[in-house]
Amino acid sequence: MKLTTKSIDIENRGVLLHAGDAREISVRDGDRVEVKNHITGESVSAFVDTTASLIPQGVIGIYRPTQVRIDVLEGAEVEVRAADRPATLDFIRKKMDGLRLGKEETLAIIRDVVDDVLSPSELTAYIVATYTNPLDMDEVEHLTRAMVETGEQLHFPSYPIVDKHSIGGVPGNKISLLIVPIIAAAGLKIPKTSSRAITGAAGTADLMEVLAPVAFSALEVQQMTEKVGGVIVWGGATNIAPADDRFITVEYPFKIDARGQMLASVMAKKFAVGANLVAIDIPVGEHTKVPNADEGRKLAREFIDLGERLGMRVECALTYGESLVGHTIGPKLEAREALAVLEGATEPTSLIQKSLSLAGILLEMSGKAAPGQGYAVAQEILSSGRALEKMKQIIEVQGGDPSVTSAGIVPGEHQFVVNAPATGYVVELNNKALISLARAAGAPQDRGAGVYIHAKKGTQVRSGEPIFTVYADRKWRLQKALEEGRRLMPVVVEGMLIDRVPSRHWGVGGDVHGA
Ligand SMILES: O=P(O)(O)OC[C@H]1O[C@H](OP(=O)(O)O)[C@H](O)[C@@H]1O
Ligand SMILES: O=c1cc[nH]c(=O)[nH]1
Repeated sequence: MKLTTKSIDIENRGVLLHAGDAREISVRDGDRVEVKNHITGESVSAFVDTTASLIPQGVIGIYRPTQVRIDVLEGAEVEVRAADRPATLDFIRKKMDGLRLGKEETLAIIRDVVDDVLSPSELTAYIVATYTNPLDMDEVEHLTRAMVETGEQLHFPSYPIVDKHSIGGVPGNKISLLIVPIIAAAGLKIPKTSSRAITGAAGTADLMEVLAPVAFSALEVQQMTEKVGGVIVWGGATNIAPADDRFITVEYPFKIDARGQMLASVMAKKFAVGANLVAIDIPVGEHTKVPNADEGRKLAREFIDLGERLGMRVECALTYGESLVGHTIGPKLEAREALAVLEGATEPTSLIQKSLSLAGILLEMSGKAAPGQGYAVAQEILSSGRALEKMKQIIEVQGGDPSVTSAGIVPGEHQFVVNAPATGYVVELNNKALISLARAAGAPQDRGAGVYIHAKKGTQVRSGEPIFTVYADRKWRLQKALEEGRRLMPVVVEGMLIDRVPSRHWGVGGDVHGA
C-alpha cells in the first residue's frame, strides 16, 4: 500500500497508521510493517501504533528514528506492507525452552537488539530466558564476542591497556572514582566505561556524572585516554558494546543481573576498549549478587577462563560485600565521599582499603609495582595528591569543572534522620533494603537523593543517636523513601522492637470482644 509520510517527533522505531489502513494491510498495534523509500530503494521494519483520528487515512506518521533510517522527506510516498517475523524470535524461544544457542544464533539476536529490530517485550523475553536458563561458557563467549562485534572498538598504539570492573551488588561501591585516577597517575592507560545502576541505586556512570559529562563517542574516549591517561564514561553512550545498555534497561526494574549476561556485559566492555590487563571486583555477601566465597571463587574462575578465551589476563578480587562501601549511597553523596578521599580524608577505611587493594593488583599486573608492593604504591599515589591532580585532569578533559571540591557537592535539600530506637548494636544492615530506600528517594535520576549511614553493622549506638539520614531532591520522594523504610526496616539495632502486631480478638485485660 502506498502512503504519504508525515514526520512525527517521537524517539522510537515506529510508525503511526490510520486504523483503516492498518486493517487493509492486516496489522495491529505492536505488529511490524516494512516501509520502503521509493527513491533510494531502502526499507526499514518498524513497529505499528494505530489511531482513528490523529492522522487521516492514506497518511503514515513516521517517527524520527524510522525516518532517519530510510532517509525519507515529509510528504514523500512510501510503500508499506506487513513485515516478516524476525527469525531471531525462534532463537529466543529456543532459549526459553532451555536449549543451547549456537554462535550464529547469538550473533543474530545481538544484531537485532542493536538494530532495534526486537520490541521491548521480545528483548525482555530474551533476558528472562537467559536468567532462567543460564548460559554455558561457550554461549557466554559467543555472547561476549557478539556484543563486541556489533559495536565500535578502541585500538591503542601501545600496551598495556589496563582496566577494572566491579560486578556490583554492594551499595556505595564508588571505588572506580579512586582507582582510575590512581592507575592513570601511575602512567598507565585506563579507558574506563561503566554502566549506570543495574541492581543498585547509583552506578559508576551516575556518580561520575556529578563531576563531569559522561556521554562520549568511542573516538572521544580513545582521544581523552591518550591525553590524560584515563576516563570514566558511560558505556551506554559510546557505541562500545551497545547491546549492553539495552540489556541493563530491562534488568534495572527487576534488579536482576544473570550470571552469563553479567560475564558477557563486563568482559565485552573490557575487550572492546582493548584492555589486556583486567582486575575484577567480586563483592561477596548475603545480600549481594554472590552469596558466599565458594560461589565467588567459581565466578572468578569463569571470568579468568573467559579472559583467556579472549586473550586478556584477568585477576579477580573477592571483596567484603556484607556491608556498604563507605557511608554513602546515591550519586552526589558518593561522589562527595570519593572526592574527599582524593583530597586527603583518611576515612572511610572500607573505601580506601578496597580501592587501594584493587589498584594495587593492577599496578602489580602491569609491572608498575613489585609483587606484594601494589597496595603501598597505590597508597603513595593517593596520599601524595597525584591521584587528585589526575582526577582533576580527567574531570576537565570530560568537560567538567576541575576546581570542584567535595565541600561544594551538596546532597538533596530534603532530609530525614532516623535515630536508634534503643541502645544496642547494629546487627542488621540490609544492602537490598538500603538500595530500595535510596531508589525510593529518587536515586540515581535525582542526583542529590540517597542515604548516609552513620552507624554501620557492628557499631554500638545509644538510643536517640542517628543511624542513617535519607536525602531527597523532592519532598514527595522523601516521603516515599520513609514509607519504604518503614516497610523494609533496613537497619536493625539489637534489642529494639521491630514491630508490634496486636491481637485481633482480645481486649484490654483479656476480655474477648463480642463474647
Ligand atoms: O548497580 P549494580 O548492580 O550494583 O552494579 C553496577 C555497577 O557496577 C559496575 O561498576 P564499575 O563500572 O566497575 O565501577 C558497573 O559499571 C555499574 O556501575
Ligand atoms: O557492567 C556490568 C556490571 C555488572 N553487571 C553487568 O551486567 N554489567
